[in-house]
Amino acid sequence: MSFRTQPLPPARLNRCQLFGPGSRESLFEKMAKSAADVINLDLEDSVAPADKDRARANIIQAIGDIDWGDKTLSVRINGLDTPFWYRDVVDLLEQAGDRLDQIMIPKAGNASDIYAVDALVTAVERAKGRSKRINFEVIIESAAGICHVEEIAASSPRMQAISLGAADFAASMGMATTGIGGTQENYYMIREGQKYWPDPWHWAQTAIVAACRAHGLLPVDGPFGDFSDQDGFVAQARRSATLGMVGKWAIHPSQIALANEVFSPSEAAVAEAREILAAMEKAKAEGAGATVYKGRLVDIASIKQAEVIVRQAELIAG
Ligand SMILES: CC(=O)SCCNC(=O)CCNC(=O)[C@H](O)C(C)(C)COP(=O)(O)OP(=O)(O)OC[C@H]1O[C@@H](n2cnc3c(N)ncnc32)[C@H](O)[C@@H]1OP(=O)(O)O
Ligand SMILES: O=CC(=O)O
Ligand SMILES: [Mg+2]
Repeated sequence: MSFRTQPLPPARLNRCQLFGPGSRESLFEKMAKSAADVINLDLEDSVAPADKDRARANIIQAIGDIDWGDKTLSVRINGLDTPFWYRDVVDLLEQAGDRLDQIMIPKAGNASDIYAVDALVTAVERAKGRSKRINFEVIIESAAGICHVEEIAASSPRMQAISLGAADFAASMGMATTGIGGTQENYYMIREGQKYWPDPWHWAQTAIVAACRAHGLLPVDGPFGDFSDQDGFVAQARRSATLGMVGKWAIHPSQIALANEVFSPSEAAVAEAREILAAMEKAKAEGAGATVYKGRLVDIASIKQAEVIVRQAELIAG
């Protein structure tokens, strides 16, 4: 273990991030009333180029007008390879109210991309006297982004979260699929005549989890496009949770409850985690570093594993 202790991520819920196009303002109230922990109002790929100005104005208005409750409120700006992004940042920071919590930066390729947005955000915050610091979340969704994920995670004190964007990631990597997340029909192994479908997103997810954990950020799984496939969504979300991700996007309201369920530890899991902590307290009192719980080894590392689950349960309980 390095002498530097691993930083904890922001202590807030991020089980589900609900997206909605900035050009469909009729969705905003429904988004605010939803059970999602994070709202992502989109200026990027769900908004046609001709609608960018209108979507920006809608979002600025809605940030002030709508009661967003205790949700984390985020706006996805356009990518740095477009002519739109600087206007997104300037108008949002000059005109939107203090309720805005985060800016989501898509298609980040390296730390300099985040530096550029940070410089602009910092200048506008100072010029307008905005006292609440805007945080950043970033989407890794390109070959460059995954190659530089660690430097991106470390790029700014504003950084709070990183998501995997499966659609753009697949395109950038030249993957032979038009599916957004989930099992890919042609990505299979064969053993004794039986097909088995491994997870093509696994390595990118683990790279994001490692970068986030090393720098105290929240790792998040991105979109699952086929919102009619609830079992597929749940399977993808469960794999992500098992790998250490804290939540998943919803691109349709039908996915919100599924994400909340997967990324909330069950009562049984919390009870077991508490029992492990109690067993280790007893072991410690007896001078032991390891003991047996339900026929299996638990030791000092088990305390940290159990604490992950208990911490999440406590966040949910408020
Ligand atoms: C690859 C990426 O970048 S993903 C991120 C960017 N993409 C997005 O933001 C897309 C977000 N999702 C959407 O735009 C829409 O959900 C669509 C286009 C997929 C489907 O829209 P619809 O055809 O209207 O969906 P549908 O008819 O099933 O909607 C059912 C209800 O949910 C509402 N609804 C649909 N989408 C949303 C949403 N994102 N948030 C809140 N409510 C929603 C509808 O208004 C409708 O409400 P009603 O029952 O009161 O009439
Ligand atoms: O922006 C998200 C993606 O999957 O692409
Ligand atoms: Mg994308």
